[in-house]
Amino acid sequence: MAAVLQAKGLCKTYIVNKRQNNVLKNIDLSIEEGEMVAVMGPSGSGKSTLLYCLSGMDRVTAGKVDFCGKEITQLNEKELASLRLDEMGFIFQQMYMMKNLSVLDNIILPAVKSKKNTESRKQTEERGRALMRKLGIDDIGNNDINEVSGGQLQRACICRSMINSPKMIFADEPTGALNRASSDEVMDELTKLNSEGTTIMCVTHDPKVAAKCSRVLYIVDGGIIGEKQMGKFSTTGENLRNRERELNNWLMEQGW
Ligand SMILES: Nc1ncnc2c1ncn2[C@@H]1O[C@H](COP(=O)(O)OP(=O)(O)OP(=O)(O)O)[C@@H](O)[C@H]1O
Repeated sequence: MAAVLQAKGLCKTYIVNKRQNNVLKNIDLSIEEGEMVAVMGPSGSGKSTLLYCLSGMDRVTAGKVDFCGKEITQLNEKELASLRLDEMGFIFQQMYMMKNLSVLDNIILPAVKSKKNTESRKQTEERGRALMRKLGIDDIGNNDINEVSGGQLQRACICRSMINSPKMIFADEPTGALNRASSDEVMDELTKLNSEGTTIMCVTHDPKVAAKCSRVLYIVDGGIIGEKQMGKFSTTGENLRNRERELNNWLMEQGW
C-alpha cells in the first residue's frame, strides 16, 4: 500500500506572550492509503495541532509533510488552499457551516469553489443530493442549518467533506457534540466511506469511536508514545465490544 501522508521530524511551536510552547516534538508518521487512523491522548497533548499541521491548515515550525507525494510544507498559501479544497475533506466538531446558505448549498460549496470542477451547477447539486441520500438526510436539503438536528448537521458535514471526492478526510472530534446514537450513526457512515477506499484520520476522546478505526495513535506531550494496529472494523460478524475492551486495556497501559 502506498503512503497518502508522511511526516518527518514534524515540530510545531506556538509563541504566546513571548513564551514558547513546543506543542509537537519531532513526529515521524506515515498513513497508508485506505487506513482509518484515530488520534487519542490527554487534553492539550497536541492532537488537533497534529491534524492541522498534517492537513496544511497550520504551518509547521520544522520538518516536512508529504501528501500524495507533494511536499505540502513547500507550498504557498494559494497552492495549499486548492490542494485542501480538491484532495482533502474536513469534518469538525463545530461544523463551520455558513448560516446564510441552505444545507444543500453548504454541502456543494467546496465543489462550487473548486477550479477543478467542470460540472454545471445542476450536476453539482445532483451529486450533493445523491450524497445526502446516501447519508439518509435527503429530506433536509432546502432547510436552513438551524432547522436540523446536530446529528443531521454532522452528516451534512460528512457530505460536504466528500463532495470533491477527497483522497483523505481529516476529522477533529467529529462526534464530540453528538449524543451516543447520533455518534454511532456518524461513525457508521465514516467507516462505510473508509471501506469504500477513503483514507481517514480522526481525533477523538471517545474509545468507542477509536475502536472502529484500523489504527490508534496515542499522543502525550507532543510525541506519539504508542500505536495500536486494530485491523479493519467490519460490521458483519465482528464483536465491537471485544475491540473496545482490547482498546481500553491498551489505553490504560498508555496512561489514559
Ligand atoms: N493557535 C494556537 N495558538 C497558540 N497555542 C495554541 C494554538 N492552538 C493550540 N495551542 C496550544 O497547543 C497545545 C495543544 O493544543 P491542541 O488543541 O492541539 O491539543 P489537543 O490534544 O487537541 O487538546 P484537546 O483534547 O483538549 O482538544 C495547547 O497547549 C494549546 O494551548
